[in-house]
Amino acid sequence: MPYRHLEEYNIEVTREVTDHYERILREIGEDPAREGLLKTPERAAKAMLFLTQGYRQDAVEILKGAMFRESYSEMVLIKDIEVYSLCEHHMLPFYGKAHVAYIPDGHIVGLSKIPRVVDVFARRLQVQERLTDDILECINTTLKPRGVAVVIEAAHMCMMMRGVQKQNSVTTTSGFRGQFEKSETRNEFLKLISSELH
Ligand SMILES: Nc1nc2c(ncn2[C@@H]2O[C@H](COP(=O)(O)OP(=O)(O)OP(=O)(O)O)[C@@H](O)[C@H]2O)c(=O)[nH]1
Repeated sequence: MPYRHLEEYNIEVTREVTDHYERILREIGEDPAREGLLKTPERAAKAMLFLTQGYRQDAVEILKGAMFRESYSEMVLIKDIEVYSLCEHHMLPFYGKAHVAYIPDGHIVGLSKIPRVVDVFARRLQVQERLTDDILECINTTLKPRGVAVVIEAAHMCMMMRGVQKQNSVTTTSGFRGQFEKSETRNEFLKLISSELH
């Protein structure tokens, strides 16, 4: 399926997903025929298909469509990219920020494409570690930069509203390739993402 921008994505709500949500409502003790719930199975199906639309999008295609030959060879950093994903264990949200940097090697990429790549992988059932790696590997193998770095900081609703019920813990994951494996470059990146400079 060709890539479409998130806001243009036309979600086809399948009867099957809607019927499953209707059964869940019944199983939890609700009455799906109650006025306030009449449209809920369809809304829930639509929301779930929106939140998992990444399965039907191609991050490599997004990057390839906007790569430009350019001699700039310093770090390019896009920081504070909002991330909303669903943990694959409980299908509850985890959310936070991604910071992505790369050092070009002959090609740069359209800036907006980096957050779009983050969204393609975030809009799936994920663990934070794999989300970090998916973004890292996609940029590394498609753009073939001199280096790429990804840091994600996120709070997990499955640890907040249920289970261990910890409200203030933030999980940080990171991945580094190429020049970012050298401590000098990595430290410059870490300093930039922790600075208040915008
Ligand atoms: N590593 C990792 N773990 C996650 C992520 N999202 C959720 N989890 C964890 O997945 C684990 C699933 O563990 P289980 O013991 O099978 O599930 P559970 O009984 O619901 O666990 P509790 O949440 O401790 O009640 C939990 O420890 C969650 O905190 C993630 O992105 N990365």
